[in-house]
Amino acid sequence: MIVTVTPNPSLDRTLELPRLERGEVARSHTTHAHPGGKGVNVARALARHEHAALALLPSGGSAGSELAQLLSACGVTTTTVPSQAPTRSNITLVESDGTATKINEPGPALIPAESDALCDAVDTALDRSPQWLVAAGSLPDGAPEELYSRFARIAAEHDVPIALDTSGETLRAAAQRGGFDLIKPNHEELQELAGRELPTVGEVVTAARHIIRRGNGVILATLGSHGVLRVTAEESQWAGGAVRSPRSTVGAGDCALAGYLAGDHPPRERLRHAAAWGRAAVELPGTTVPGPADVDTAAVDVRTDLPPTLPIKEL
Ligand SMILES: O=P(O)(O)OC[C@@]1(O)O[C@H](CO)[C@@H](O)[C@@H]1O
Repeated sequence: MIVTVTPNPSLDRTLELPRLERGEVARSHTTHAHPGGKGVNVARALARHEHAALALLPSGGSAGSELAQLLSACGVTTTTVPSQAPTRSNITLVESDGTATKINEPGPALIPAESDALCDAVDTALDRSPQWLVAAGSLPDGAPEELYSRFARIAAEHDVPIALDTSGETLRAAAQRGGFDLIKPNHEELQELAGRELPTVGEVVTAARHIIRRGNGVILATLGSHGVLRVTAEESQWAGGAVRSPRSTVGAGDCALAGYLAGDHPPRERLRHAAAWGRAAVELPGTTVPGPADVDTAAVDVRTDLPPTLPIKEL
């Protein structure tokens, strides 16, 4: 089993429309509602592959109830921590050429008692000795800045490895404190952390090793349409494959992380699964997560011999 914790979940609403004109009325022809938030998506992708997943999240108001119902319909076991304020809804507008505009609400503030209840829920869930704890997404207002490091300490006490996927200052602070067995930044997040552009493979690897030296394990850098790079202190490997018809990139990184963590494969095969699950997610609408029939591991190339000077955009 894999446990995920998402302090700022969302009800993800996707509206498909022909074209978006700023300042004009746009009419959507298709809409989707999915349970969202990065850890929630990891749990959904695992459940679609019949991998046991337990999702921990705060939930408030009617959006929170709808989110919990949708999650249980996906086969995800859920533990919710009641929150006073209603769960957020995040909107994605997808134009017919595939351009997606995403609008994320900040999310309801977590009061200290709710953050503590989430930590207690993590502690209880880890008594079940899962294979991983995945801590993912932004932190809502009011959540302590070091919440992810608290989760890392609880995971260490239970001897459960922890994977982190977050962004901005939350990522910087957590990465600097160390204690994460895996961190999954995307290219932009890694550049923001490094404080400069990282246009080549060598520069991405160097930035990833900088994070590792702070006391973290593997860096799984998702590079959008340019594949996934796995970096440890000693080695780096890349996997990727062309996407036939992109529909929505929302949640593709979460699916890549789920693909990496699922199953009991050697690192090279984990990486292949990460790239295959991420690529499959991009070919599905909204935050739909791929199932086994969508994932084509044979279409993914894995390489260990990438020249450091190779530009990421050529991958
Ligand atoms: O605002 P955050 O927490 O950074 O990201 C939330 C979110 O954009 O991430 C998922 C895709 O990765 C979506 O399901 C969700 O709406």
